[in-house]
Amino acid sequence: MRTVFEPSCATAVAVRAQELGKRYGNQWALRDCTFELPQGRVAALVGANGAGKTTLMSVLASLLKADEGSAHAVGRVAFVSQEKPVYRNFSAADMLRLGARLNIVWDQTRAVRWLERFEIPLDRACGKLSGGQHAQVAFALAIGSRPSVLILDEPLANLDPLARREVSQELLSEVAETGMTVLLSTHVVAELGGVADYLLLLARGRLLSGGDVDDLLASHVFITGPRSEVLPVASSAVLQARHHDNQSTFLLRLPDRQPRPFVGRPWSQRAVTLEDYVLAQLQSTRKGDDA
Ligand SMILES: Nc1ncnc2c1ncn2[C@@H]1O[C@H](COP(=O)(O)OP(=O)(O)OP(=O)(O)O)[C@@H](O)[C@H]1O
Repeated sequence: MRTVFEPSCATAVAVRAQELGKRYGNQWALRDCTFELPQGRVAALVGANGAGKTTLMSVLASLLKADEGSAHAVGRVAFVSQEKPVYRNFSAADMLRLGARLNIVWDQTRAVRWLERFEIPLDRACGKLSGGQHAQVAFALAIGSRPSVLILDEPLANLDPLARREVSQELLSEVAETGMTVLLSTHVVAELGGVADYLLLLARGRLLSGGDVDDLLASHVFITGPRSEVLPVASSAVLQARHHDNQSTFLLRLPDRQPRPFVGRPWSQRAVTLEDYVLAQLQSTRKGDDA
């Protein structure tokens, strides 16, 4: 666990990045990354392979030094990397004892509760646990350290579908009970609905989109109708246009605070899910669009 930054004043911002940049050699992995993550939120960090997610989280956790800009996280920060590091010869109970020794603040009850919740044997060497069980030990250690900001690099990888849902639910409970802020990277976008309430979307090292999930979804709409290159409504920004056989579907970004446009038959509209939104954004960068 590392403290990235001491709070300079009482604020509702848990993590602040200002024009953050990080390069490996002469290749920028992260560039011009500016955002504020409010306290008590579960933020999803998404992006294609190589987009810079691990780099961003490592900089926020002070494991990497930024080459440009600044990063501030309020209070204690815990980071669980993709590798979910634990000592192979230590049992889960040994790992918790280590956590108690290494952390200034330690909540043994909370750490044990996490392991019991996921039925992780306390006395078995971590090297003899499955990949998913091993990950749970790393999560328990992080939770036990009572972080203000918990950063998880692909926490759902290695977990079976039920465990993914349960880990997400447990994280939400921890957030509700402790007020901590969670930043998690994931490729399992379909399972973010109802979990993440804040989004940071990275593309090629740059922040493509970010903000409150409800606001993002409320400002987008799908419109479907007979195949057409022409929109049935005026002047909305098209994030995505798909044409199949006799049907066209447009994903529109609505102007700030504007209600959904009226579309008459045979056109219809439907709400956008977080997965729809993320996939459309990722696809737009793949095509080289700037939408
Ligand atoms: N140690 C390193 N040395 C050189 N280049 C690196 C290093 N680590 C990452 N990179 C490069 O930086 C870019 C961002 O990598 P990063 O691991 O942050 O992406 P990511 O979004 O976490 O990817 P993934 O989803 O595949 O885990 C990539 O182009 C990667 O090749």
